[in-house]
Amino acid sequence: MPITYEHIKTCKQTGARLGRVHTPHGSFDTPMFMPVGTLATVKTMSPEELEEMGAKIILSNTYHLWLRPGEDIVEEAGGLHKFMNWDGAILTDSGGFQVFSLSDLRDIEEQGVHFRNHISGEKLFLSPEKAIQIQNSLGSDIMMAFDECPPYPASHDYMKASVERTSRWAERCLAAHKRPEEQGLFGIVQGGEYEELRRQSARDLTSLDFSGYAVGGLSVGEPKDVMNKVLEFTTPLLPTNKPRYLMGVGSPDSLIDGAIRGIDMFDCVLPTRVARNGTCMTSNGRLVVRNAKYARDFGPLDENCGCHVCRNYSRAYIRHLIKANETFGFRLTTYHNLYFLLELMMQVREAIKEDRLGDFREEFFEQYGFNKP
Ligand SMILES: CNc1nc2cc3c(=O)[nH]c(N)nc3c(CCO)c2[nH]1
Ligand SMILES: [Zn+2]
Repeated sequence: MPITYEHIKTCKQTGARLGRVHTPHGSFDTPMFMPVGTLATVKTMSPEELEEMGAKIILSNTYHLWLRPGEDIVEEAGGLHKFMNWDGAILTDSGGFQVFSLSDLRDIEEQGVHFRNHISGEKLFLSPEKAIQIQNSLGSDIMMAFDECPPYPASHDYMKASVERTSRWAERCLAAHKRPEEQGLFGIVQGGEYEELRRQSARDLTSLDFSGYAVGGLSVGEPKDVMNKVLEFTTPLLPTNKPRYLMGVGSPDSLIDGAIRGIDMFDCVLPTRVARNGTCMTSNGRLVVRNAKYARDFGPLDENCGCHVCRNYSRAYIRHLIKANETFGFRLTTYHNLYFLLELMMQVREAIKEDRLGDFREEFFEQYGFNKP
């Protein structure tokens, strides 16, 4: 089994669990956040910097790498780890979500999805078998099943038909997997906000031998209390001896609330995306460093942060770089935001160890300003 999960303990104050995931490219403690490296790079970061900040696993993308440079080139390079010089773990998403979020002319049918390449405009077709073949070529440690992430909101009828097709696609993914002893494959539970459809999806997928399970179909515009409700009735349906991954999440509050509801792995473009417009996550809340009020502020982005950015560069300097559209400014805000979330996950793990994640949530929300009306 290329991917195994070791449960260490469950927090006595919440449903959060401390664990460890073992992959062919290293192990990592959970709950854990995965920086997103869609095009085989976590934008503006070097692999050395990712390693230095404590990143253990990053996410990349079937759809994007198939279109550019092509999975054949990555395979010829010796796989994605070698191609991008990253020897930590890599999880690749399967492409379904990106087809729906990036391209037009989408036509979904039993065989797969017809769509237009968002770069060249040519018509393409992605199927469960093709999505698995691409990920086999990329050589990621964890592959994702090809699924449909329905839009929010979706009717019960649409969602039921979609869940049943995603379950049929999941079986086709397992059958198409060429190297199950080298690469793990996670199933993705769908069903929107409908409890009986989440149950149906989880029943279908946990009856198949996946290495881990993702909760999909969330962080697609639904209110946070809907996401939390869905997690409360979905994560208990997943096996306790395999990793649970909440896709596309997220913000600091959602990471904590997801961990409390039994999630082990998260990914989100938020920290890297907002960094590139000069928004930083700090222990005292969001800080938009491009604001004029920081022009003469020679303090660090976050006085409670130990990262090399906060130890060596001022808000005034970073503001100047961002305003001047200097790449180095984006590198500094990106490094700090990723470090902040990785550090937050470390604090969450410590709180689980000490059975006080509920207390930690209150303290963090108060200081970050999540409780402000
Ligand atoms: C930003 N929100 C988000 N929700 C997601 C939901 C899904 C989903 O349901 N399926 C798949 N395959 N990927 C998803 C992704 C991309 C990875 O972050 C999502 N991303
Ligand atoms: Zn910092």
